[in-house]
Amino acid sequence: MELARPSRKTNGVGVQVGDTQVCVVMVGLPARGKSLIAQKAQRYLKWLSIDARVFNVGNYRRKGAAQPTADFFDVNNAEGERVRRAAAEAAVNDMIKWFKHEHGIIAILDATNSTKSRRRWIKDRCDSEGIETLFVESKCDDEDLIMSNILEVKTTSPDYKGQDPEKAAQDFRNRIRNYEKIYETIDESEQDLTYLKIMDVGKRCIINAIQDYLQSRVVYYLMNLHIKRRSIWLSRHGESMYNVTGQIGGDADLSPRGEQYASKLPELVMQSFEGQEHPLTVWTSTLKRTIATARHLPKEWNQLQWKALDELDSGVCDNMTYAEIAEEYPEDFEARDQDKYNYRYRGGESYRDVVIRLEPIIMELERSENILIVTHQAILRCIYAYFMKEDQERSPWLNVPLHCLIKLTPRAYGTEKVVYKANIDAVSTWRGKGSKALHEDPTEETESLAK
Ligand SMILES: O=P(O)(O)OC[C@H]1O[C@@](CO)(OP(=O)(O)O)[C@@H](O)[C@@H]1O
Repeated sequence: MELARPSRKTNGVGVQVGDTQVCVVMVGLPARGKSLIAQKAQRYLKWLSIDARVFNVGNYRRKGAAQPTADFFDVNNAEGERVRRAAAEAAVNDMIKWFKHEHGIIAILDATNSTKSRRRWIKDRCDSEGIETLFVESKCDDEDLIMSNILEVKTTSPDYKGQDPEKAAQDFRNRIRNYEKIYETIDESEQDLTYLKIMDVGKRCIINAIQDYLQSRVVYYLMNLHIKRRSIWLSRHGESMYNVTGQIGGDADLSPRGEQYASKLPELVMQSFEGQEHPLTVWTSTLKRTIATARHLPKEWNQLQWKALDELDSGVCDNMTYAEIAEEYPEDFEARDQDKYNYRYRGGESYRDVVIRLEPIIMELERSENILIVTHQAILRCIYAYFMKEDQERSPWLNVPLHCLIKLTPRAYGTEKVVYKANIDAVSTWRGKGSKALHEDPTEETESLAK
C-alpha cells in the first residue's frame, strides 16, 4: 500500500511550495497584535505541514542585554539604537541559516520594522539569498483596541517581569510614543515591495504585488483573522450503535445512552456559558449520529451540515472492527500503527488527507464568532491539533472521550480549554498502538481532550 508521504515540492497536503522560501516581515507599532498574528500564522502553516518559524527580534535583544532602561527606546539614545540593530541582524542571520541548512519554507520576522530603511535592508538581505519577502503591516488607530492589547499582552511581557502592571503599562506607552516619532507606514514610495496592509484588525486590507501561490495562501489566511473574544465548542456525537459494537465508520444511529447525551447537550452548553448568554451557530457533519446529537439544541441557533466534517473515510475497512481489520489486512493494520498520520486506508483517507479537507473549516472558524461543532473522533483530533499545536505524531492518538463538551477560547498567547462532562456512561473508542482491542482506560501518558 502506498502511503501519502510529504514531498518538498507539494508538502503532501497539496500545497505547491516548490523551492519557494518566504520571509514574512511584520511591520507595525508596538501593541498592534503583530506577535499574535505571527504566532497564528506559524501554527496554521505547521498544521498544513509547511515548515514555519517565528524569529522574534525582541527575544534576541533580551538575550544580549539586561532589562531596558527607561530611555532605551528614546530615538536619541544611540546605544539603544545600536543594541536594537544588533538584535535585528542576529535574528536575520539566524533566519538565513535556518533557510539554508534546515530548508525552512516560511520565516516570520517579528519586530516593529518601523522605518523604510530597515525594511529596505531586510529586503536586500533576503533578495541576495533568493528569499522572497512579504511585508505584513498591522496598522491600528483604535485606542480601545490598543489599550486592551497593552493590558492583556504587554504587562505580561518578559521586559516587565515582576513589575507593577500600572508602571509597566505606563512605560510601554512611552515606548510606543518613541516609536511613533520615527514610524513610517508602508506607502507609495515602497510599491516594489510585496505587502499586505491590515487596517484596524481586518476592517480594511491593501494587498500589493503578491508573487505566487504560497504568498497568496498566507495573505488569505491573515485577511480572515479577527481578534474579537469568542469561543469554539467541540463535542463528539453521542455514543452510536457502531461504537457499542466496536465497528468503525458507517452511518449508525445513536445508542440509548447516545440519545441521553443528545437530550443533555443543551443543558451542558448552557452550563458552559457561565451566566452569560451567547449567540451560537451549530455545525455538524452530514452523518446521522451528529445530526441526531444536535437536534435538541435551541431552534433559534443556526445549524449547518458540512460534508467536510464527516468522519475519516476508512475505505474497504468501513463497518469493520479493529480485530477484523487486523485479521483481514494485517499489513495495513501494522502500517497504520507505524505511521498513523500518513497511513491512507485502501479506498479511503489518512489523517493528512483529513487536514486538507478541514482547511476551509479552519478558515471559516477564523472568520466566525461562537461556533459549536458536533463531529467525529478523527475530525476532532485534527481540529484540536490546530488550536492546541499538537504535532502530527501525537494527534491521531489523542483520547477523545464520548459524552463531554470542550470549550476552547483563543487568547493572545495560546488557547484556554474548559471541559464539561455529561456524566453519562459510554464505551471507550480509544485503541492503543499495537493493540487490536479498544481500551476502557487509555494509558497514563495518553493525552486526553477532556483533561
Ligand atoms: O483513527 P482511529 O483511532 O481509528 O479513530 C477513528 C475512528 O473513530 C470512530 C469510532 O471508532 O469514530 P466515530 O465514533 O465518529 O464513528 C470511527 O468511526 C473512526 O474510524
